[in-house]
Amino acid sequence: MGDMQAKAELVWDIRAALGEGPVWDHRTGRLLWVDIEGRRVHYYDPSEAGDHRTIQLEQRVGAAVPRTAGGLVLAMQYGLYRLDLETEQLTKLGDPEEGIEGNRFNDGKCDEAGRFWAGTMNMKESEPTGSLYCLEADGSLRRALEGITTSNGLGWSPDNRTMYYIDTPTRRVDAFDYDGETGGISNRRTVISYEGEKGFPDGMTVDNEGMLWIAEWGGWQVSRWNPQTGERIGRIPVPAAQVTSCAFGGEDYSELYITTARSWIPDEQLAEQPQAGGLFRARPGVKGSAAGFYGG
Ligand SMILES: O=C(O)[C@H](O)[C@@H](O)[C@H](O)[C@H](O)CO
Ligand SMILES: [Zn+2]
Repeated sequence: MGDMQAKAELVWDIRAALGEGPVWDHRTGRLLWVDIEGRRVHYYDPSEAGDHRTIQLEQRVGAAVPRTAGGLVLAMQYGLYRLDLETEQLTKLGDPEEGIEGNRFNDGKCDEAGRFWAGTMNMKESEPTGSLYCLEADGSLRRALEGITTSNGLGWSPDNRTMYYIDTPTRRVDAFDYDGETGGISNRRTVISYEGEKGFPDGMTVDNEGMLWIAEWGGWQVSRWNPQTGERIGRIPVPAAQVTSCAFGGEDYSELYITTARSWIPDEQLAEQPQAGGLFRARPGVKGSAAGFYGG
């Protein structure tokens, strides 16, 4: 990173209620992301054509990931679904939390091997009734962690041997040893603490140098951290308080796309952040790499 501070510019003034889950789809050259409370899946087209697309759904959608075989997999309020992008038809894959009132799926991401990791949260964010699940490429689903309040950011080190994870109210980023063969996680430890920070850690991505980019809910920024030392080493200010997630995209993965939320901001405070809920983009001076797609 040079001395010049990267700036987040608004690329889509869409005023999402709760923008989240950006993932670069290199097959279409578009950014896939969701509006959880707006119950929408969005495709942002950065080309001159600006051929964006929005799919309206009937339930909250916490995360959307492309499938290698085409279409998407969605982690929604009432379970995991496949979405056919031509017909916009949903096919239910399962709901590990059938009968658990008040929970919904939140952030999710695929690993290199095509597993889809997605977690749940208590919509009041008051009880640790959530879990982190792993949907294997063969369609089997397992619970990997329980006792989670707000399952959020996920990421893997460039060597795929460490998985990073955020349960937002803990104000920590934890790491696990990651077994890429089996998807097994072990040896949980805390690598970053947000104690004393203004924002709460939300979504996250990992750059090619192994540093973490963390979106800060209530923090007006995305910040870059070294998970080896636990230190913050950079930041990109965002003109919206509730910064929810970020992902590298663009042809060479040199752009950082940033999602934000507009909900829960009192009207009189919206004047200070008229772009809240927008999709932003910055050039942080470091690159990321291709996201995993669901392999099943
Ligand atoms: O963006 C998300 O992942 C959640 O859905 C949000 O609700 C916030 O993270 C949460 O409110 C912060 O505590
Ligand atoms: Zn989130």
